[in-house]
Amino acid sequence: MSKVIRGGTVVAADRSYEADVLIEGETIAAIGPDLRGDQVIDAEGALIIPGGIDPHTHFEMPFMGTTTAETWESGTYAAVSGGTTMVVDFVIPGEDGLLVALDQWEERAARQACSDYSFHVSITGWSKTIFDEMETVVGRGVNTFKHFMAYKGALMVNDDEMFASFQRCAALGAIPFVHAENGDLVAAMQQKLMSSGLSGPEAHAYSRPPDVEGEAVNRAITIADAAGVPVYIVHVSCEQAHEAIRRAQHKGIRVYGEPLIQHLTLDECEYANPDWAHAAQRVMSPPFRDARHQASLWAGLQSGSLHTVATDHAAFTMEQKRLGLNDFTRIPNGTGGVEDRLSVLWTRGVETGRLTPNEFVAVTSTNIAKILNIYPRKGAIVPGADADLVVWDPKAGKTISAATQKSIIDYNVFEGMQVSGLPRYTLSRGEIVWGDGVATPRPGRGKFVRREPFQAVNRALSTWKELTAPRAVNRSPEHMPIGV
Ligand SMILES: NC(=O)NCCC(=O)O
Ligand SMILES: [Zn+2]
Ligand SMILES: [Zn+2]
Repeated sequence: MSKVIRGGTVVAADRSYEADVLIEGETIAAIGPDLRGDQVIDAEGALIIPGGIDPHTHFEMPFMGTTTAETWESGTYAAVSGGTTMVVDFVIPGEDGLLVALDQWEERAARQACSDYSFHVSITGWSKTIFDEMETVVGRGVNTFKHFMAYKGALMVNDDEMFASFQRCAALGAIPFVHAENGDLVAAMQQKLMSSGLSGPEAHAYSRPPDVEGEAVNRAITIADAAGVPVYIVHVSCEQAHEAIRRAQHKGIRVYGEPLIQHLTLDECEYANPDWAHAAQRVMSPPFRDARHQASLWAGLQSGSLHTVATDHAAFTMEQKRLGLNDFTRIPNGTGGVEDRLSVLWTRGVETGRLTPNEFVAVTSTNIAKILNIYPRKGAIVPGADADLVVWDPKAGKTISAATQKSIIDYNVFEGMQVSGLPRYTLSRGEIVWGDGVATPRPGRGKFVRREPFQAVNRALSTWKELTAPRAVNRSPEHMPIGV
């Protein structure tokens, strides 16, 4: 049965135009005026945009002595209700290595996911086994590896481990992702704050100031450049980090930057809230910053030095947050956002004139698809692409509330925010999974999206690095000192 989305304005990353969209099966069949289909989906007064892709989620992730409460089912259900049709989640290996962990993530996702999905695999140490397993991971359709420069004693890797892994990424045509904060400094400052009696969530922000992030971003970029590989910096939260990215880009270094919707719209005053629960719910790393840093992030999205807007959805319940009641270093780090990313970005970005609708599409979908090497199957409205589409109603609005959200946690960091711009319909590979305020996705319907290595930027950079590699000078004997 075919479907036609009728009467809307197609908004792509490069232009907007009035057209109907015809869907046959799981893909887009045609785009143009007056198309006919078996089922008509009304887009009158609305925009037709590519489904959102959230490149940064953590569903059912073991972390800081507990596990994120958001399941693959509840998380992807929340995602589609907010217009996101694909998530990319981080596999965190335990002692059994990368492949066992990837199997676990695949099993959970295949059983529960309502949206399509992919993975990044984390590198949390270095060994011959990891070196070998990385090739198998790439062969299984995962072309990104995550490195944590923070979380000392847990996930953190040091510089030589990162350099080894980045070189392996270069050889395999993969892209390293980096959580950039100086983990040694953070650990030392946490202890100093605790021993001076600062044990509440406000101390979390003091323990991770912007320079600690900026230094690590600069270091990660330096290591990536030496290894000859593009690098993607997750959750860029401050001017110092953005500045390091801009500076590198101006030197021709291939670096991508990802701000989060939380850092763009929520600020550090949240940690001063007299209610411990309110402040602890907002503990995430890096922490929220002030208006000056937020302005820098918005400017980066406008100018193109920052590329994507993600959520880092790592949702813990209030009961889990209470693990750090007397010690802020034990508050599980993470917040939610996968459900509200598009609406909040539309309201604070497009409605304010900071972003055009086309830039909105670029940073929530198209740019991500290009970086992950799945464009134009995802992130584009063209014939042959997956029919991951959102009928976006810019006039529809709501007040965000934990009481009505799909996420299973018991609070929402955007609580009380009035947003305009909501999905009227969300289609995932041609199936209506959200319509007229009702979500109907079947858990397990989501599919794994394979991502091939050696995207164009990897290839170009390898060519350049090969051309400019150090070379020995072959000297004839008459130019050598006598006796050599
Ligand atoms: N961001 C955060 O606080 N928690 C999730 C893990 C991570 O991405 O660092
Ligand atoms: Zn992180
Ligand atoms: Zn994360």
